[in-house]
Amino acid sequence: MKELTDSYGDLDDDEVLRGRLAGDGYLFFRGLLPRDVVGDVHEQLARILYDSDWLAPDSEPRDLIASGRAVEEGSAGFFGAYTAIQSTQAFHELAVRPELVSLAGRLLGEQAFAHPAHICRIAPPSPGANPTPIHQDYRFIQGSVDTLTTWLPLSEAPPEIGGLRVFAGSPRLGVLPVKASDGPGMMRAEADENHPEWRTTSYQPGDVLLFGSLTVHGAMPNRTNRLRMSADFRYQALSAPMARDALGTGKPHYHPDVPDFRTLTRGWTSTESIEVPAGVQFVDRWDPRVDEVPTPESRFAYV
Ligand SMILES: O=C(O)CCC(=O)C(=O)O
Ligand SMILES: [Fe+2]
Repeated sequence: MKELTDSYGDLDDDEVLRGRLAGDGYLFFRGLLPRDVVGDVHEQLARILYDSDWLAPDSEPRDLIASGRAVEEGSAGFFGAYTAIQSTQAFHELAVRPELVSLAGRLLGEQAFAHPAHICRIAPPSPGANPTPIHQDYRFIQGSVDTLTTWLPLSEAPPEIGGLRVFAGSPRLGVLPVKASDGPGMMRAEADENHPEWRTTSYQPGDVLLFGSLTVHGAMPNRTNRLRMSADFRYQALSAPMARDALGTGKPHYHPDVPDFRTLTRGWTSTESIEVPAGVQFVDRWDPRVDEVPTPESRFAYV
């Protein structure tokens, strides 16, 4: 598979970054976040996984060696450990790091904020667990088509551990039809899995992959004995609409199987990282599986 283009050297050039995002549908920044900040989150989450028996007994937690109890997200046995992860202040604070929020704001051309549904992925070895099928985030996140996703490895992620791959140029395909699928999200976009424009890299903690909501992406199978741990966050312009959840807006990922932030944030020193700014306009959610979804106009001329 082709290598991701590293945009770290162009970090200060909004014009170059916007042009590349419009053309390729993604931007990759090697080492954008301080390694020790990501390392601290890694350590806290590895401890939770160890205490939840998701890691091999007597193994070093930071190695993330999977036990038989590590399960695919959403299945039985998942929510205990995931609730503890979602209660971790440092994990949520990663999402609102200035490197990420200001980058999103510069790309969007106005003030941006992070959706509070900060996602942590703990992908067990395959087979046993299914990798995230290829998809576009727009059907899941809805609201504004220009909502941006960042995907961050929380530990080293060489291709064999099943990190993310993106289909460069795929926003031009518009909103694609979907089929039911196994794996997180349970929908697969109808796109060419073997297209020559699929890209990935050997990810390191501190790296950031950013992409638009029409960019086709998915995970690769985890062929190691370790858990693949990563985070994914969403950013949108303050003036853009945000999709309302069935149970209220600004809820944690996997709520109500995961308790509300009121419970998750007990004992935190600040809840700023999970707040939606005042004045955001909310719109209703539509059925993510409907066949024909018109492609909304984007501020990133995907041409
Ligand atoms: O990490 C994964 O398996 C999926 C991540 C993803 O789909 C995303 O970041 O939007
Ligand atoms: Fe996604």
